[in-house]
Amino acid sequence: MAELLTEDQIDDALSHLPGWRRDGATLVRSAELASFVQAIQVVNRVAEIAENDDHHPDIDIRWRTLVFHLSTHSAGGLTSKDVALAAEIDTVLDALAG
Ligand SMILES: C[C@H](O)[C@H](O)[C@H]1CNC2=NC(N)=NC(=O)C2=N1
Repeated sequence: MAELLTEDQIDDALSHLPGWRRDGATLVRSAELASFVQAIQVVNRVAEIAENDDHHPDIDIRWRTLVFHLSTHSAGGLTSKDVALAAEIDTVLDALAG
């Protein structure tokens, strides 16, 4: 099972993840896409990644704005899995923004 990150490790990870903030035991990022359809495309891509990694985000969908909350429920907080998933979500969002 993934180990909980220390406060220093969380701060270091956030310094490499602009766009993400910490809310207690979760990493949070919101993103506004060009349309609702594009937002759902992002959700579908992230769903594939989550299934591959067996690590799943909470996703709030409001028209074309998505809010992702990442936490490792089994560990009760933030682990390297959340940091890795945050970076993968960034890659999906960057691909659509380009
Ligand atoms: C059995 C399986 O590995 C677990 O249920 C996984 C699935 N996806 C998960 N996702 C998240 N975010 N936290 C978990 O603890 C978790 N556990």
